[in-house]
Amino acid sequence: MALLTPIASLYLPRLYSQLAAHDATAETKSRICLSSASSLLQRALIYKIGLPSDLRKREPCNFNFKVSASVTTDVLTTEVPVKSPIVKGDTWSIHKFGGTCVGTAQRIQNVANIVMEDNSERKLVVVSAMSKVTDMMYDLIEKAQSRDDSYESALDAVYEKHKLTAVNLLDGDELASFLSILTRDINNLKAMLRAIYIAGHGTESFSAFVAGHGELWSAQILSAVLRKGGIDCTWMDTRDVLIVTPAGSNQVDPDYEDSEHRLDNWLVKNPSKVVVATGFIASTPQNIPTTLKRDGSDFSAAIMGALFRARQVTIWTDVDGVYSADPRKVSEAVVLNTLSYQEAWEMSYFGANVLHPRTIIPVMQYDIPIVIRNIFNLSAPGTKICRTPAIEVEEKDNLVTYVKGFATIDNLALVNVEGTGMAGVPGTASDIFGAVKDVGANVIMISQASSEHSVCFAVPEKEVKVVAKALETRFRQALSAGRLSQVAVIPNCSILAAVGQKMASTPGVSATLFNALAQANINVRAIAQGCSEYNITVVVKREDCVRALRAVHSRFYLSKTSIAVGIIGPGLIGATLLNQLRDQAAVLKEKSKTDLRVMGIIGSKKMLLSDTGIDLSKWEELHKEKGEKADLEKFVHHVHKNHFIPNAVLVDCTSSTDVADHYHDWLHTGIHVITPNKKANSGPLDKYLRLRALQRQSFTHYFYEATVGAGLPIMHTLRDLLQTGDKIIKIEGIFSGTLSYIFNSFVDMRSFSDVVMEAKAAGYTEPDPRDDLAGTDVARKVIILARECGLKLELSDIPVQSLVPDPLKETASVDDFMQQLPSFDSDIATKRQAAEDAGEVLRYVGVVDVTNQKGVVELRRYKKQHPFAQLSGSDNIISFTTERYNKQPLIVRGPGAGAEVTAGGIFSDLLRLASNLGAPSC
Ligand SMILES: NC(=O)C1=CN([C@@H]2O[C@H](COP(=O)(O)OP(=O)(O)OC[C@H]3O[C@@H](n4cnc5c(N)ncnc54)[C@H](OP(=O)(O)O)[C@@H]3O)[C@@H](O)[C@H]2O)C=CC1
Ligand SMILES: N[C@@H](CC=O)C(=O)O
Ligand code: NA
Repeated sequence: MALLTPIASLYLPRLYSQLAAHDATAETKSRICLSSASSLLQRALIYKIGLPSDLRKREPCNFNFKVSASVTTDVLTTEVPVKSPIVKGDTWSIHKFGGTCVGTAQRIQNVANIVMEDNSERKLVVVSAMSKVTDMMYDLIEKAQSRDDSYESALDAVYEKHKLTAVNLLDGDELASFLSILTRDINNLKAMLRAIYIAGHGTESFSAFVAGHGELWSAQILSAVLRKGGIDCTWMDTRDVLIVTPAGSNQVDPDYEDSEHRLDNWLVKNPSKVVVATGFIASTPQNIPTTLKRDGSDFSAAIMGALFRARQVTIWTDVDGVYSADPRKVSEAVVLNTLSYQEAWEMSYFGANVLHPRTIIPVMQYDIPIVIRNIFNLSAPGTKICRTPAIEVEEKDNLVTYVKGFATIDNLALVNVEGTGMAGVPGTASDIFGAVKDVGANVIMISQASSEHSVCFAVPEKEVKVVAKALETRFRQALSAGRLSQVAVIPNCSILAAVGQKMASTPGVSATLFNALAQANINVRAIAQGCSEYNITVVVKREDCVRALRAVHSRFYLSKTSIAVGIIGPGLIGATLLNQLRDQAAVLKEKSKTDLRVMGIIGSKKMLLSDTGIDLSKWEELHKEKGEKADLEKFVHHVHKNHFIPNAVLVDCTSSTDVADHYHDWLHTGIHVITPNKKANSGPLDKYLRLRALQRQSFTHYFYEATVGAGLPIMHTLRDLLQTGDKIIKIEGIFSGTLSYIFNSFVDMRSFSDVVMEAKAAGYTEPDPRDDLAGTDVARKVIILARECGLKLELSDIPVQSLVPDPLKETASVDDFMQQLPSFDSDIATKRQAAEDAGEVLRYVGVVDVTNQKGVVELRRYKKQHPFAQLSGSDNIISFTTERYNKQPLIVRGPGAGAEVTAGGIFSDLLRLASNLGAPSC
């Protein structure tokens, strides 16, 4: 029998029965041939010697072979009849209902309805004990063993619970019959527990016998309810059928051959089309009651599925199916439609709410699908676990097809054994893991660089101390001789595993995974990829684990590219941005799978925080009415850490230097920064250089398109020129929307102060319009562009011609300034008139002279035909003279100030960030 495969062995009992039915003898059996059996099956039969005597009896058990069997013996030359009243095969559908599904009378009725609605020809329903009953039963044994006589009242409670349930569901003979069985069982249990109480000890099989009563009662109640509903139904005590042998630590192995034989006999005697079977319990080959241990009822259902060659096994539970990640950690995790058997057991290993791997093995060998469904949400189709679902042709290029889900294990530590004396020394790994084994620690993953200088592995945190000690002892000599440099422990680690069909062998999957981790600024401590192709495992810091999970989950499109957005400064530009986000959010989600979620808004006095995202349709009133006292540190922490989105961006819409001073720290902690605020890039050169260096070396993004030309693509254009290798010679233009507007409108009889007022009202000016008139704003833009070109200039290096009249330079407030400005109208009017008289216009320009490494900001006169004289409104015009654009400069022109265009520029930076973080291009 050693050569029997599980598949072959499953066929044998049927053959024996057939032979028995025809009185075959041991000698004749050696001449058996099966006309269409597989070679495996034939081999199995040839090696089987003799007929077990108990099978020799004539029994009316003719079976329907999956392969049609023809037997030739001395006594039998005709085809074995294969008609049978009991059919096994795909007419059977198996359902399994756990304890919560049958927890109350109402739920048992609900289960009965579900069973009745399944229109399969034959059904086997595996049930657990009513919820909490198994615990109550084990508690009875505990109490009796410790001579606590309250076991009696606890047993009464068990009786009452089942009696009450039965009374609620049954009546007449069914009720009377169940109650008499229940009373008999309870009396037997009382006697048995009394014996345990006296002895102060109960054996394991005693415990199994007592504990299994919950299933016996729930199966009998449910089958009676089904009969009451007019269904032809019997119940099965699976201890009569299911035979298992102990297989080490808290596990059992089913004996398929014996179980199948017993099942066949059972079915002959119980020909009902619906059978309710007890989950969890079984017998040993010696017919002693036992249990299937952890997840026992799921296992029962899977074994039954295999024994019946069922069409499908449905496991009813209280979740919609298997999720792509733990929904408590990734709120946007999705229920997976399908999983292969291998994917399911990889996921379950990593603690996902999937079946235990051993539940999958029995059904896997017959390709029987398992469907996980939610009993409380019948509209959810659930997750089907089956043979590798075929990859749709059009989906082949989509990496999501290869990655199904992500799971994590916390509370781990890494152990790193390192030293030059390890390379090329056979037995080092064996010594290391021998030491680990000796202290009974469980190694969860292993990684060794091919240079052989270090071996690193993960163990549960609680075991790491003893592991490290054992290694230090084992390698004491190597450590003191310097052949090993260290046994290092890296505590507080977590494992993140990506699971999916053939992902490891598909180009691009691991790149995408690691890219997503890098984008979220997560450091990977160790990596392992099994050859199974189903799993890539990384070790990260525990505090990063949930963020890592969210980052990879969102990167693989299982959910949207989500970014937590914090808006600092809901003034003119910030408010306009918020309104644009409000209007565009749905389109972005739909079209580019991008979810820009505003988690906080902070002004100088108040802030509004949300854990799920602020309702932008009423952000203003919420900020005003529900806002708390502004606290920038708390705000930043909230946006970055305090929720379920992996990436965070702060959008600084202030003009504050204090706020800009934080950018370095924010980038350093992995927070992206987007801003129209010019202070950081035009502030002290050393700070600026530090900031840009950090930006370049980290995966954290810093975008500031709106700092020059508002929404016009100035920074973008300049960066493209530089990155493609062009050399900038000069950038010059009208960089101030305010001053452009002023000089475009300062015509005829209009006064200078009036047009300044208009520019302010139109939202073109800086919060303080003196920044525009003094040329500071333009000088900042010149500096920003100059530094982008590599010039190391300070703001003070730029000569600036100010338009603020000297006496007003020290004016305290913006209002005072605006009030006093009209008294100086005549000075500038005189300059304008002089230009006019020469057929020229006044234009306020900035120049970055890259060749000569300098910049200037001044009021110049241009001929009326000059392009700078053709502008209108708040137009900016910027001309790039480069090596490539030499004869004709590259010109960007358009409105360069104003709320909508500026907010639009910031918004486009946000989308650029999203696409850098993995959002698809549209
Ligand atoms: N207007 C335009 O066309 C363009 C503007 N920009 C830039 O956009 C930025 C915003 O301009 P704008 O909207 O007009 O300015 P506003 O004065 O209208 O708004 C500034 C906002 O910042 C808030 N704020 C100021 N200091 C702080 C602080 N320390 N912490 C938190 N919030 C603070 C203010 O809050 P509170 O009201 O509570 O004080 C206010 O909400 C500026 O940097 C400007 O240079 C760039 C390109 C074009
Ligand atoms: N005040 C600025 C706004 C943009 O930076 C301008 O007028 O250009
Ligand atoms: Na711009």
